[in-house]
Amino acid sequence: MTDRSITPVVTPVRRAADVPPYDAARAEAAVRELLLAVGEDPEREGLRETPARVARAYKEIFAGLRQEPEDVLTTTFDLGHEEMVLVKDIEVYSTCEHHLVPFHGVAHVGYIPNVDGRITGLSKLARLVEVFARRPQVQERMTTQIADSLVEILEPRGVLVVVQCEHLCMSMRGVRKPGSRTITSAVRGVMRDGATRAEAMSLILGK
Ligand SMILES: Nc1nc2c(ncn2[C@@H]2O[C@H](COP(=O)(O)OP(=O)(O)OP(=O)(O)O)[C@@H](O)[C@H]2O)c(=O)[nH]1
Ligand SMILES: [Zn+2]
Repeated sequence: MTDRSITPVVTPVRRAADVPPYDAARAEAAVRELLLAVGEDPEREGLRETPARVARAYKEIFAGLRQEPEDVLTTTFDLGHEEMVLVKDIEVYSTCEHHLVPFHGVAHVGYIPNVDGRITGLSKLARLVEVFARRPQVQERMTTQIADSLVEILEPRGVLVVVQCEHLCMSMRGVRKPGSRTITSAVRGVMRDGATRAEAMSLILGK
C-alpha cells in the first residue's frame, strides 16, 4: 500500500503565458463592492480614489503571475566556482492565498554550482524570490517553486531554500498569534548530504 503521507502534492500552476492580462477595471469594481459589503461608503472623501489605488497596488503585488523564473535567471556565467553560493536574508512580502493578507519575512537561497561552475548573478536569486512571492501563495509552494526553478535552470549539484515568515492571517485575525514564524525548507541534490546541509544551515543561522 502506498504511504500517502510521503506523496508530494503538486499544485498545477498556470504558466505566465496563459494568465490573462491584468484587468484593472474589474479589480476596481470588485474593491468598490467590497467596501460596500463591509458597510463603507466608497463615495466618501477618503475612499473615492481607493478602488483605483487598490487596483494599481494589486497589479504590483501579483505581478509574479505574469513572470516566469527564466525571465529573471537570465545572466549566467561560467566562473568555474564549484563551491556553495548563498544569499541570505532576502526580504519577502507575499500574499496568503487563503485570506489575501500579507505574509512577510526572509528567504535564504543557496546552491552548489554544477561541475562547469555555472552561476547566476546574486541579484537574480532575489528576483527569483520576487517572481514567486508576488502571487497568491502558500509558503510551502513558494519555497518549493524557488528551489525547483533553480534546479531546472542552473542545473546545480544542490539547492537549499529556507523561508521564515510571519503570516498576518495568524497575527491580526483568526488565531491572533503575532510574532509566530513559519519556517519552510526545500533541499535538493547534494545539499541533502549531512555535512553540506549543516554547513548551509550554519551560514544561514550565523550572524
Ligand atoms: N500550510 C499553510 N497554511 C497556511 C498558509 N497561509 C495560511 N494558512 C492557513 O490556512 C488555513 C485556512 O484554514 P480555514 O479553516 O480554511 O480558514 P479560517 O477559518 O480562516 O482559519 P483560521 O485562520 O484558523 O481562522 C489556516 O489554518 C491558515 O493558518 C501557508 O502558507 N501554508
Ligand atoms: Zn492566511
